Amino acid sequence: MTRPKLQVALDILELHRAAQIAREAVAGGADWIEVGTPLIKSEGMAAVRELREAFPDHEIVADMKIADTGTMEVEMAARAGASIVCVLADADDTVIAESVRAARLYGVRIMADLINVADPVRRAQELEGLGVDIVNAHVGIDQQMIGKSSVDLLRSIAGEVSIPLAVAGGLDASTAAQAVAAGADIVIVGGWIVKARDVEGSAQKIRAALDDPSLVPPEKKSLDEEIRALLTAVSAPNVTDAMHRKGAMNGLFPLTMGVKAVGPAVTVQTFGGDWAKPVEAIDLCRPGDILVINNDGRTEIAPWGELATHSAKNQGISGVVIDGAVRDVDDIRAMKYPLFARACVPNAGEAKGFGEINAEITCCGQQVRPGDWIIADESGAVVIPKERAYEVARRALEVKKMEDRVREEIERGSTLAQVQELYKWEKR
Ligand SMILES: O=C(CO)[C@H](O)[C@H](O)COP(=O)(O)O
Repeated sequence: MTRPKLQVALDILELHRAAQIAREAVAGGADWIEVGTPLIKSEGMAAVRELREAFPDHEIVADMKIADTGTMEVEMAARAGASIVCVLADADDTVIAESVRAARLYGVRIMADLINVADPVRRAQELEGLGVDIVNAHVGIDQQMIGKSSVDLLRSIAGEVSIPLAVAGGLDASTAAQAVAAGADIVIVGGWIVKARDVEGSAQKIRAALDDPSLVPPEKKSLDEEIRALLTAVSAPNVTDAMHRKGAMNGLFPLTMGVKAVGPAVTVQTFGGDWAKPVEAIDLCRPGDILVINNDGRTEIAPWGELATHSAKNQGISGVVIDGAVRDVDDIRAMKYPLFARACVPNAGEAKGFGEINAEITCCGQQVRPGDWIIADESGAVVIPKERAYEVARRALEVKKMEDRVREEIERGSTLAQVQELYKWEKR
């Protein structure tokens, strides 16, 4: 078997960052350099030209995602220096045939991207018949966020065509290894390399996984475990960024610094500091849950204190969020327990038992249903609707990775405005 190629996808907007990121990826073992669709949309063929100049001996892949005017677009990319040009597999056969003809004339290859194709096996075989050189089992970035797997797509077409197979879509070292085991000849990695703080190191990890897939054990986690692992790796600000700035609870402060809570919500509505329902709810929580309490918006009477915190901690509850007041602050701080509230007062209410457990509540301006995911850290708490928890957690990780790389570039001497080309991208 020939050594699988590693194609790094430069899915960024700023051309001034592209060559440096590519250099680091190549130093880490990337063979092919993809001028990603966002970069092409942002900078056009100038991006292809610049990368060809910087890398005269590498395959330069122009991810044009051609849907029409095959000849014109293939010519444009080939003249700019691309050696492989990407078309959408879903494009009409006339577009594919024209792209292939133009590619032959310019001595470049055509890679067809199976994104969104209804019958990938049949289409891959048709593409091979039309003269396409490589088919790419690609699950798009937005589709990845809802859990679609490019490796599953690859498995479905492996052995069905005899042209080389590429795979793309959210791959990391573990899934890249699975892709090689499933028959990938070209493994395309974008975010996991180009958004990494250490681009070279990340590329090296992928390269090692491609060279010996057996070294990387496949990860087996339940959906909830995956959501928890993803949210544990990111911050509350990353999550609200991933939700288009939505989901943040207003007015909370963390009782203890340096702690963080992640978990599905158990909700409690109580009234006037009545602490019976909040305390009873502790017994219903599973380890890892977060108790979210609405004290009817009242901050002059506390439904929660130190003994309840002890009980919650023993139960393995990840944290407590209170739209209202808390007391025994010194003791809770000494426990280093993740508790978030709107006020501290010394007085509790009575345990009369008014209220409800696991009803939909409002907490600090946000609707919270039982099972919605909460992430709370020193910046505050964010609620994530349960149906979107995996997607939002995945998107939050993308936000974090992007920030990690931007931080690295700032540390190397750039400014935030420069890295992100803020003046250029101001809204007109
Ligand atoms: O073509 C693409 C998006 O349309 C990407 O280049 C491809 O999905 C690889 O990037 P990532 O590893 O971040 O998914």
